[in-house]
Amino acid sequence: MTSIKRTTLFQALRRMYTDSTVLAITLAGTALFALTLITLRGQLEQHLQLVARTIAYSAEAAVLFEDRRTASEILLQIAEREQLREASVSTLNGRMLASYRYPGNGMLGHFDEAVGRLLFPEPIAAEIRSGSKHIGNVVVHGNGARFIIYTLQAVGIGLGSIALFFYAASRLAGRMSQRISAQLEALASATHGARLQQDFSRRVPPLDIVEFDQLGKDFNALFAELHARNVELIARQSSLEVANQTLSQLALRDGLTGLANRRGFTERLEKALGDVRGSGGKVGVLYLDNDRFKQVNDQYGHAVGDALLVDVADRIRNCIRDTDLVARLGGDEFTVLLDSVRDVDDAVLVADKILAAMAPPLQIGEVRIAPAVSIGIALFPEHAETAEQLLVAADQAMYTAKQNGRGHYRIFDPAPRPCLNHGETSE
Ligand SMILES: Nc1nc2c(ncn2[C@@H]2O[C@H](COP(=O)(O)OP(=O)(O)OP(=O)(O)O)[C@@H](O)[C@H]2O)c(=O)[nH]1
Repeated sequence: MTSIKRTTLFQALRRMYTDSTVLAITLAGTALFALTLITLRGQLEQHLQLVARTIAYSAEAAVLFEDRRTASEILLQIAEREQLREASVSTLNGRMLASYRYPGNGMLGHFDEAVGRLLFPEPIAAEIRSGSKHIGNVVVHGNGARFIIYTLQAVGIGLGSIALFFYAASRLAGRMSQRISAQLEALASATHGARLQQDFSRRVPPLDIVEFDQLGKDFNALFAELHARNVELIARQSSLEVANQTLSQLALRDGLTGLANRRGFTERLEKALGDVRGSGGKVGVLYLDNDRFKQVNDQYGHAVGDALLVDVADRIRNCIRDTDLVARLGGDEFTVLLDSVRDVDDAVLVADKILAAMAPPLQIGEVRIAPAVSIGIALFPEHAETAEQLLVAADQAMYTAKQNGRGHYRIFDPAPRPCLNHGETSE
C-alpha cells in the first residue's frame, strides 16, 4: 500500500520557493561567473600586451647597444612586478639579450603556471623600435596568479551577494507563504467549524488575496443559505414536535370531557402496577357507570346527555387527588385510578365521596336531572394480577352494584353472594 507523505501548505510553499530560488541563483550565478571569467581573461590579455609594449619601450636603448645587463635588469623588474610566467628580449636577428622565467616554487607556483598556460597558451609579442626602425622583439607569457586572485575576489563577492540574495528571498518567501497559509487557514477553519458544529452562522472574514476573498464570499453565501435552511428546518421540526405532542395527547384523551381515554387510563394503570409490584403497595380502581343514562338521552336528547357526561366528569374529578387519574372509557362509563391506597377503605372513601358529589341535581335550561352512578371497586394485588384483570374485576363489581339497585358501590367479590347489603364489602 502506498503511503502519502503529507505536509502543510506553509511547508510546501516554502519548499517550492526555496527550490526555485536555489535554481535561479545557480543558473544566474553560473552565467555571471562564466561571464566574469571571460571578461577577466580578456582584460588580462590586454594588460599583457601593455606590459610587452612597456618592456619594448624600456629596453629600446639596451637593445640598440646590445647591453645585456641593462636589458636583463629592465626585464626582471617589470616581469617580477607583473608576475609574468616567461619573458624575453632579443635583437631582430634573434640574439637573446635577456630572458625571465617565473620561479614558480611550491604547489601554488605550479598552479599559477598551469592556470597561466591554460589561459594564455600563445605568447604575446611586441616589437622594439628605435624611431621607425624595428630593432628587436619582446615576448611575454602570462601567469595565472593575478587571474586566480581576481577570480577568488569575484567568487567571494558573488558568494556574499548570493547569500544576501538567498536570505532576502527566503524571508520574502516565508512572508508570502505565511500570507497565503493564513488566508487558506481562515477559509478552512470556517468550513471545518461549520461542518463539525453545524454552525452555519460562521463567516469567513474579508481576505486580501482576490481569489481567496471570492472563495470566502462564496462560502459565506453558502453558509447563509444553509443557516436559513437550518433555521427553517428547526422551526418545522419544533412545530412537528408540538403537533406530535398534541396528537399523542389527543390519542390519550377523551374529546368530550377532556379526561384520559381508555388507552391513556390503561397506560397509566400498567405503569402504576409496575411501580408497586414487588414493593407491597396497592392500587385501586373504581369503575363508574351512569344509572339510566339512556333515559336522559331519550328524554332530553343527545346534547343534554353530553352535558350530563361533562358534568359527571367534573364532579368525579373534584373528588380525587391530583395524583389520581379519572378517565372516560366510553359511553357513560368512567374509571378512577387510585395509585397509592393502603387498603380497600381508602377506595371506599373515594367512592363515597363521588356518590355524595352526585347528589345535587344538574340544571340545564328548563331541564333538571339527578345524576347517579353505580361504582365497582377492585384492588391490586388482592383482586387481580394485571391491569386488564383489575379493570374486569372493577367492572364486574360495578355490574353487581347495578344489579343490586344502582346508585351505590360494590367491592369486587370473586364469588359474589346473592344479596349483599348496599355499600358493604364482601369480605
Ligand atoms: N349523549 C351521549 N350518549 C352516549 C354517548 N355514548 C354512549 N351514549 C349512550 O349512553 C347510553 C348508555 O346506556 P347504558 O349504560 O347501556 O344503559 P343505561 O341507560 O345507562 O342503564 P344502566 O347502565 O343499566 O343504568 C346509550 O344509550 C348510548 O347510546 C355519548 O357520547 N353521548
